[in-house]
Amino acid sequence: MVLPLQATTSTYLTCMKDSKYVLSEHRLISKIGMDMDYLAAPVFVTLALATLLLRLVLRWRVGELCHPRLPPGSRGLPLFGETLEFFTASPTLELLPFFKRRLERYGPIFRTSLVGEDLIVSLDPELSTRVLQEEERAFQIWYPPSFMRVLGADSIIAALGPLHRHIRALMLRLFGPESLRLVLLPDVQRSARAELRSWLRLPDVEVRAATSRQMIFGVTAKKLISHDDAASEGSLWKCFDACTSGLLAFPLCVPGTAFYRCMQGRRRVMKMLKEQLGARRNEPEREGVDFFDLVIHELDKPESELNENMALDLLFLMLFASHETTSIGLTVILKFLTDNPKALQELTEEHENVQKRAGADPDSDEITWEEYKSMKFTSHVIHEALRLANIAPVVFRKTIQDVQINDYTIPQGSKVMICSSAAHLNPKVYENPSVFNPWRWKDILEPVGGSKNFMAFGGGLRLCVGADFAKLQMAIFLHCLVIKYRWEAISGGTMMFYPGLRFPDGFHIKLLPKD
Ligand code: HEM
Repeated sequence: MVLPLQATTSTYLTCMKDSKYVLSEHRLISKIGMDMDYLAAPVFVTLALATLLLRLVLRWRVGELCHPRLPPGSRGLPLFGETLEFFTASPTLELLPFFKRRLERYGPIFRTSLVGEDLIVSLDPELSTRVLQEEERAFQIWYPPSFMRVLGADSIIAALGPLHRHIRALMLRLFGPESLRLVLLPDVQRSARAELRSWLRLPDVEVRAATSRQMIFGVTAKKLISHDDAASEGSLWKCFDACTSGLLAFPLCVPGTAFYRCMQGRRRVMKMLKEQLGARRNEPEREGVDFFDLVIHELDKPESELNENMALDLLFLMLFASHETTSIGLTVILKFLTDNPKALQELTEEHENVQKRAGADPDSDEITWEEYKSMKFTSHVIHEALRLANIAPVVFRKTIQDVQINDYTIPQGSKVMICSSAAHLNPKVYENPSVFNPWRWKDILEPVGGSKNFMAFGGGLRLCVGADFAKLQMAIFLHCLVIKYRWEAISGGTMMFYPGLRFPDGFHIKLLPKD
């Protein structure tokens, strides 16, 4: 930067000596000094600006150059990052093209920028497992601000340490093994039978909406807040339907967008829950009948760590989680079974055997816990469908210390996105990974919690609280379905990943009694 300035000065001096307007040496030097200042300022400013701009562009495109051991990657376009490509729909069961392209270019750990967040992405089963297992040691829960707006700032997602464990323990009073066996198993059977009976009258059943509305959401809403959504024409369900469509949409909150509808849905639900909480707390004497009463009892304890906002966000999340996850799982299973008669036949035989052993009346007799636990092939079908459907396609955390993985350093404070489909579609573990093959689970140990190769329900301290409930609902529904009915696919059934799984045209069937 100094050299051009020196050259300019000597040229200037030569010119000035030849000039007829020769100035005294002193005046000449001060004049040169003045003119040099005059020239140097813009040159310096231009160069400084150019350098700054170059640094900004380089930083944006390739990240901190001075940190050579960061994973490779790109931040894409200013402001947008690589968001548009991430949200591009994909119609195949294979790894999303967004991930596939980067896996080929950078390997399984890379950097990106999505919706204004710089992220380290893990498609690496080792790192993904570490992230889940080292919760609250090297990693800590973090979700993007748009998620937190939908799920609530006081949700369990934001809770840490003893408070998190306390809220989980509270939820497990409803979704733990004891309650599943004694309370939920009979409830789930009753609602599955009633739901299927009601389908017989309909010319066309859209599986996702139909299973979600009454059979799944209806049961949870009753257990949680004694809400009869059928009586209110599914108004609560509709609010959550809007929330679900907006959670993984681009978080632009202006009228007409999915995210805006999602936030409107949340506002309506929270208003309703708040009113109900106020009314219940004002009742002088109330016998505990649902989970809300349990939460209020907890709030009223003098040493309670819960406050009203946490309680409301907790109820919101549980209703939200039960609204779509299990019904999408069931829709995927029915679609796979429709396309795989051999799998349907083996599943049907398993349930007929359960029925024969019990010598029971399919219309009324209850399936016992032991019978439920004996449904091995059903469990394989469920695991295989969850592996391919990737209902929770990504999970987020942040590092709370520098983390060393392979040759990279992930600095403290980095946000990490785990993509479970990379583990679920790993050809080294699952042969022909994008093919529905429930028999493969005969040779693979089904994980009790999460595992390196199966993380549909997450893992570690944050393993899905509703996992066993969701699996129970799916198995019991399948039992009630294949014992008494058959079905014909009418239309739809195309799966799209956005990156969350959707059926854009639904999956429509006609339910028929078995011959
Ligand atoms: C097929 C159905 C379901 C799938 C695939 C699923 C998936 C997941 C996943 C991957 C996580 C971990 C998130 C993370 O680590 O950040 C999670 C957490 C959670 N799930 Fe589920 N879920 C399902 C059903 C349910 C149901 C029915 C409920 C409750 C009604 C539920 C309640 C929760 C809660 C409360 C958490 C947070 C746990 C915590 O932070 O400790 N889920 N779920």
